[in-house]
Amino acid sequence: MAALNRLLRAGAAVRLPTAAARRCILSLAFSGGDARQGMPGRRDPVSRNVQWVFLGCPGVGKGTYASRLSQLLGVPHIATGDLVREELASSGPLAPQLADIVNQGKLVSDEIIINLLSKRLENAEANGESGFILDGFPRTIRQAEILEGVTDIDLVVNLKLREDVLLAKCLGRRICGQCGKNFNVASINVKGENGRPGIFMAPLPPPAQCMSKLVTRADDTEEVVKERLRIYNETSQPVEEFYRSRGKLLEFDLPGGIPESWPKLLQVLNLEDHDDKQSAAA
Ligand SMILES: Nc1ncnc2c1ncn2[C@@H]1O[C@H](COP(=O)(O)OP(=O)(O)O)[C@@H](O)[C@H]1O
Repeated sequence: MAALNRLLRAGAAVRLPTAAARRCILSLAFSGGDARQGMPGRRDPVSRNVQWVFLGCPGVGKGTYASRLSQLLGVPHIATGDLVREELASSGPLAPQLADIVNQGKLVSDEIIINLLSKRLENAEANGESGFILDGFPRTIRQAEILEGVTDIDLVVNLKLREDVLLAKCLGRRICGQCGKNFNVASINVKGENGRPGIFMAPLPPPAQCMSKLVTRADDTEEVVKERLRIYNETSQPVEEFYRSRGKLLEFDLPGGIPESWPKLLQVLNLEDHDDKQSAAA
């Protein structure tokens, strides 16, 4: 992963690596296997360390599903939004600048985000981790090009949900200030109309021990969420096309909350058997 880091940094600070450099880095960066072979999601994902990306609008549940899959597949879940929030909480030199950007719902610069990601990958390397599920990265075409230049992403899952539901989910999101887990107090029950399916999502209530420690993200206000959705549509949606045109994009319309969506997601990823085995072993 050290080579990947060096290249991520170089790509962010200077220019994209040359094709020859990319090939060299590809062989060095990850020992997880040759991701250029086969169709995305077609190989047995448990026989190697997956290198997946989760895309989707704010509030869609990228963190929830990416985190569950990372546990199932034994790879780190790396969420750039979490890295940004950790940097903010650490009150490091970047914190004031980041707070302004995040609280307005804007994107952090590619350079800063790649530096944060590189640091996280260094830790991963030190901990002997390999493979990953990236959540919230890449979010710009430039980030996608840099990532594509340094390693092979073998599957990009694009989670989709209607915009009124996304807003309600963001406004209902609560986080335990102590354990960091995400919950949701929104009860969503939207009737289908004009050919659009209805959608039901039960609240995800916190356990008693988290109840008094719940906090709301500063960027989960109606105004800021609307701005994040606007920026997603403008800047991040082209990233979907970037991966679609490379045959790596798996579109997944969430049919409802976790109880309905999780089994269907496992099914489209050909992972139901693995989940069964894990449950049996637990
Ligand atoms: N890849 C990225 N590029 C630029 N900014 C990012 C990136 N990932 C996270 N951020 C910043 O961190 C904030 C929170 O990210 P995240 O938790 O992923 O939020 P969201 O719910 O909007 O998907 C974003 O609004 C943005 O300011």
